[in-house]
Amino acid sequence: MTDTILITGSSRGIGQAVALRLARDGFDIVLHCRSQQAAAEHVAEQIRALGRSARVLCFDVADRAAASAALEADVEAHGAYYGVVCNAGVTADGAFPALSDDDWDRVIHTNLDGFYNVLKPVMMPMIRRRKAGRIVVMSSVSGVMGNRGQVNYSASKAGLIGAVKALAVELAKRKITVNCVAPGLIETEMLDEQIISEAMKAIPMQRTGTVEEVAAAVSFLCSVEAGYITRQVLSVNGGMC
Ligand SMILES: NC(=O)c1ccc[n+]([C@@H]2O[C@H](COP(=O)([O-])OP(=O)(O)OC[C@H]3O[C@@H](n4cnc5c(N)ncnc54)[C@H](O)[C@@H]3O)[C@@H](O)[C@H]2O)c1
Ligand SMILES: CC(C)C1=CC=C(C(=O)O)[C@@H](O)[C@H]1O
Repeated sequence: MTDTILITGSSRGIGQAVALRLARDGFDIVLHCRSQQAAAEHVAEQIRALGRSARVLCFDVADRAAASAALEADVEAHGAYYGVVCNAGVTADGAFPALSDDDWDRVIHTNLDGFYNVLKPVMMPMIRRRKAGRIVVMSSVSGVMGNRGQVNYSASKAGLIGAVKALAVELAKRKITVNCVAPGLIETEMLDEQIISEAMKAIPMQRTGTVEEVAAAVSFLCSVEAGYITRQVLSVNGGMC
């Protein structure tokens, strides 16, 4: 049976590129979206055209009950996952004094609680497979070095790095690796022209990254060859730090 990988937030952007790349690598794919089901189904069709199986789950990663209901039902019906890519995330940028309570809560609940809400229901089934497994979590250069205007986002992405390092230790004996990918400035719908032109000064390679370049890093960490790499943060940032 082909190994299956769940990718959260995979109807567009980095998550979509990761899903297509992992399908090309030979994995069956569980796509996930919050509400963009038509877009996710379109990605699923592209994956099926590659000869791999794909199905779509829809839930808000910040909603613990919805996440566990959807994931437990999927694992019950189709079996435990080989891998999970925790990719869904949001920004709500602003100078710290201008951040609203909602800006703080939404970013932490989505980015950091989302890690717990998604991984908790699927963890024991992954362990019970008694086979190698892979968890890759999308952090950010913002979580590695902190970024002006992103106190909430940097906190969430740095928190993910801590969570990944701790979970990696817990799962090491189970042959389940746990790593972060930390992209720099990647051209997606998250970014606008002003962010790009301001950030360019800090990017030694003087360009934004592509979603395919991030997907290549995830692909490597999900591969059999990466079986001795765990508890790491792999930066894809053009040399920003
Ligand atoms: N684009 C960048 O420059 C960049 C840099 C570093 C890290 N990242 C991270 O990469 C990941 C993907 O970002 P992207 O650039 O593709 O952005 P994007 O906005 O295109 O994609 C984010 C995805 O997450 C989903 N999502 C957001 N909140 C959700 C929720 N509550 N429940 C379910 N799904 C939800 C969205 O629907 C979307 O599919 C994010 O975690 C982001 O923080 C992006
Ligand atoms: C450093 C800055 C250009 C930046 C880093 C990371 C981002 C991300 O989405 O992870 C961007 O929002 C951007 O502000």
